[in-house]
Amino acid sequence: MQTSNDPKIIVALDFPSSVPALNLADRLDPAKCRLKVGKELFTRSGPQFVEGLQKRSFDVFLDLKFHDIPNTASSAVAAAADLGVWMVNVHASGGEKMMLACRERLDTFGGDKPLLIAVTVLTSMGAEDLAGIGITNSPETQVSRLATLARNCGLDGVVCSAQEARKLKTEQGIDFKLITPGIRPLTADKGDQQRIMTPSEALRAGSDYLVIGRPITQAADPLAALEAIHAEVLGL
Ligand SMILES: O=c1ccn([C@@H]2O[C@H](COP(=O)(O)O)[C@@H](O)[C@H]2O)c(=O)[nH]1
Repeated sequence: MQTSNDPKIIVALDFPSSVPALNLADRLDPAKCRLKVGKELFTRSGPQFVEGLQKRSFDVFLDLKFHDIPNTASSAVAAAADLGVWMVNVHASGGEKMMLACRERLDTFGGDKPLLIAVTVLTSMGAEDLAGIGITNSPETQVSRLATLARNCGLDGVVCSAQEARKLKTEQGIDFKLITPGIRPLTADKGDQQRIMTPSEALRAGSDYLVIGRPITQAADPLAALEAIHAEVLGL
């Protein structure tokens, strides 16, 4: 399930249908990047689309952010494991029982199972957004709290912003994986993201994998945009 050279960039295939998504995938090299399938594309194109990417030798991060009662969430991650994806995620705010159930269910798959990752605080959210849903912690504090809960439940890592990466590597240890969206090269639009960092800053801070969507997919030349990011991070 995991390629040996461990590409750090995960391209978010946020497209309205499989046609433009495959057009881009067919120009990408699975030795240089992984691919993320999220809610829009999965809802439109489903498991067959994921299988098509895997047949092209891509590792797939199935970013469906399951958040449900333990029985439902754990059955959903089992379905993701059956599909053969490289990584799957749940919301840490689904709580301890939900994450433990997901861990337990995935462990029945033995060695070749997806990485199980918990979403902490969405990178589009800042302190005011958290206050709006009744959370008075800063994003940084809330991310640490949910990351600790996820690690205690045996999860493999978290989705967080790169702004929290340095602190989390100290708190949770080097092996706890940090998957960071909200990556913006200096010239890229921030869009709806709030907690952002450049690719090189993110890797320096301790991100294990950079999730990058629009700065690549909406670029006039997506391949050139990806190459520029590779060049930036290779210069580290
Ligand atoms: O906290 C989160 C969790 C997931 N995402 C997803 O990552 C990509 C980011 O895309 P950009 O176009 O680079 O902003 C997108 O698919 C989100 O659903 C996130 O941004 N933040």
